[in-house]
Amino acid sequence: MSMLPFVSDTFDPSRWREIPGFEGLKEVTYHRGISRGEVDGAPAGTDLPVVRIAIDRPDVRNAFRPATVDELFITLDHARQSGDVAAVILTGNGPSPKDGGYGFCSGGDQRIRGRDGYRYENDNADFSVEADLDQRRAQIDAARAGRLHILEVQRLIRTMPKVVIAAVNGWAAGGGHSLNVVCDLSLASLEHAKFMQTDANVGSFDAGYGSALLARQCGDKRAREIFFLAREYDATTAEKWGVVNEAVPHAELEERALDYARIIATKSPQAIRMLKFAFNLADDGLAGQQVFAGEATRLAYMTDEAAEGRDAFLERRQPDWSSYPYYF
Ligand SMILES: CC(C)(COP(=O)(O)OP(=O)(O)OC[C@H]1O[C@@H](n2cnc3c(N)ncnc32)[C@H](O)[C@@H]1OP(=O)(O)O)[C@@H](O)C(=O)NCCC(=O)NCCSC(=O)c1cc(O)c2ccccc2c1O
Repeated sequence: MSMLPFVSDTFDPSRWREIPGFEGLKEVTYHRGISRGEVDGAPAGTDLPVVRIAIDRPDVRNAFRPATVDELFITLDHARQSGDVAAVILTGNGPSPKDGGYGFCSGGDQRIRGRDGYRYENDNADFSVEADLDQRRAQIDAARAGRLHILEVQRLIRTMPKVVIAAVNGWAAGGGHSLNVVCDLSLASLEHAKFMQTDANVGSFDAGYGSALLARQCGDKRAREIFFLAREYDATTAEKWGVVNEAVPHAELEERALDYARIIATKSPQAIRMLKFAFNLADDGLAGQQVFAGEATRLAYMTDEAAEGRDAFLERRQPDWSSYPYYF
């Protein structure tokens, strides 16, 4: 029997284990998929090539603050550097113990938004509306500037050589809407997923992936409608518009995400990596070319021809390319 504490109503504790070294996470949960035996095609308890990363602030619909973004980044980067991980499931824990509402992510925490971005806060800071402005300013760690580093998380999701699957279990609003956009694949809860691009309501604008990539996914007019009108839409509509791949019953959300991950893990890691970067290449300009080209260089390094170049240098001789034709 599993000893894992309650994580989320879509989280099946028999399918996950905690990851050593990440016990100190406060705003995010991080788990490694494990086999249940024959049904998963591997001995029970062994690792599966999938991890689950979830924002764990359900009482605010999983709004992120700088500490949340830091934890998202380090867990995603750990997944990126884990050679036996093929896919990442990104979701939000829930429901809220306060009101039973569901959040995938409601974007930046507006309570700690300063004039230069989202501010780190001291543990005991009083950020209530009633708090005196000077008092609130003093409670902010002045050594650290306001942050917009969810954009770094977006870039990591975009450029990591793994498939990131959004499991949208509740509200995807503002910067949370954009997080879904930047994931490679998306599933949404039929009962609880709701989408609303609220950026313009609060004087913000994701003028990068959150808008431009959205237009790629659902078409230019629709993307403008989503941003300019900021109207709520549901999982079925999100599927129809191409903002998610599938709308599925809430109880099956993570199971379906695990199924996607399982299928991805049957494919060639190299092919998946090259395809992901190929999908990004044109839209990401020179940065996209650089990421794709890096993998092309890795493939080249695996050839005898490239090894000859290296060996000739180390052996202080002219390279002999005669075995390597000019393919056409
Ligand atoms: C998400 C909602 C539509 C949900 O509505 P619902 O009615 O279900 O729930 P409540 O509104 O009652 O919320 C419950 C509880 O959570 C608190 N909360 C929700 N969202 C946030 C939030 N983002 N920040 C702080 N707190 C939040 C809410 O106050 C309630 O608390 P109680 O104490 O009263 O229980 C609705 O909540 C909603 O519209 N939320 C705001 C969505 C939003 O505007 N997000 C910010 C958009 S801007 C952004 O995210 C952003 C961040 C960046 O870092 C960027 C960086 C660079 C470029 C752009 C960026 C960017 O746009």
